[in-house]
Amino acid sequence: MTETDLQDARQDIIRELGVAEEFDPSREIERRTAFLAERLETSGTTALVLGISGGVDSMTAGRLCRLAVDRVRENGGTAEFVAMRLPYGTQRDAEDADRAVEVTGADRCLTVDVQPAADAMARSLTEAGMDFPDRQAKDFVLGNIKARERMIAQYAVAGGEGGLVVGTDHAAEAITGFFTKFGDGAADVVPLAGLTKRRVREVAAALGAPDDLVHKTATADLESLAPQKPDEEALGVTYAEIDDFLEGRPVSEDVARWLVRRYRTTAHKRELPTTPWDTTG
Ligand SMILES: Nc1ncnc2c1ncn2[C@@H]1O[C@H](COP(=O)(O)OP(=O)(O)OC[C@H]2O[C@@H]([n+]3cccc(C(=O)O)c3)[C@H](O)[C@@H]2O)[C@@H](O)[C@H]1O
Ligand SMILES: Nc1ncnc2c1ncn2[C@@H]1O[C@H](COP(=O)(O)OP(=O)(O)OP(=O)(O)O)[C@@H](O)[C@H]1O
Ligand SMILES: [Mg+2]
Repeated sequence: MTETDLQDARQDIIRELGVAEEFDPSREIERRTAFLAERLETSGTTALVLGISGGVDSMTAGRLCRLAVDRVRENGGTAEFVAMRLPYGTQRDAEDADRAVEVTGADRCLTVDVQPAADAMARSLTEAGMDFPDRQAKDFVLGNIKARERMIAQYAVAGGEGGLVVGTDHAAEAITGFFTKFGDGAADVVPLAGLTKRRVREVAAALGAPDDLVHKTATADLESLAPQKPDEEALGVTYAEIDDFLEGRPVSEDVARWLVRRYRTTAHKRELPTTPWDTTG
């Protein structure tokens, strides 16, 4: 890839992921609250369902859910914000998750332990003869099962209550495909779309979230063999580098090339399943 191709690819990614040049937290809060309220009012649904992990993304999305539900009610409509705590057994940062639920101001919080279902699936796979190369590989796959069990729990509540599942994907995760396909990647509305990680944190701060949760180290926390592993360690790049790339700031050529490659290899995670009518370009 020539230097010009790299620059063109970067501009395409910024546009495709909807990363704005200008950023004003108050404007983003208003725009994203209006989006959620509008989706509730026009879809005939009456609840927003969101998993709260104790991380900054779900806390921020949760505050926006609260504001949107309040707006629908002010407009004379019916709506509720249902938070879900979805630990796998005992969650190490359970206290943060409880605080995050408080911060969001959810109307209700349902706690569902995903461990029994996730472990039962892993056991059934082994009994069926599914062979993993080593315990690390098995643990990684179990991590994605955990994320998909969370998806099942949230869709069960949305289905039972006539609600929409809220996803927390944003540009700094979308670019690397750092989410479980049809796990946390599955949602009906994605209010943080287009934001970089530092912008998510700025929105959280503007929404009045406590400092330690605003700046908490991001973790998918899916691997039992490496609990609370920071995303940056798993990815090998920092969120500051990803954000700089997306916001058009100076970034090393190595990082830029890696991100463009990664964006391309994970395209399938941001698209609908391919059909016989799709061309491969
Ligand atoms: N080219 C292609 N075209 C169409 N489909 C393709 C494909 N390549 C793989 N696939 C499919 O995609 C699957 C792989 O995707 P997937 O199952 O998602 O698995 P994968 O991308 O390998 O793993 C998910 C990654 O996201 C991270 N994650 C997950 C959840 C939350 C967070 C977080 O930040 O909190 C991070 C997690 O730590 C892990 O590194 C393959 O098994 C295959 O079914
Ligand atoms: N233990 C959990 N309980 C409830 N929901 C969870 C849990 N773990 C993950 N989720 C859901 O999956 C989403 C994706 O996880 P992710 O780690 O990207 O976001 P986060 O934890 O909110 O923030 P951060 O990326 O900073 O850790 C979360 O925002 C949340 O909605
Ligand atoms: Mg997290």
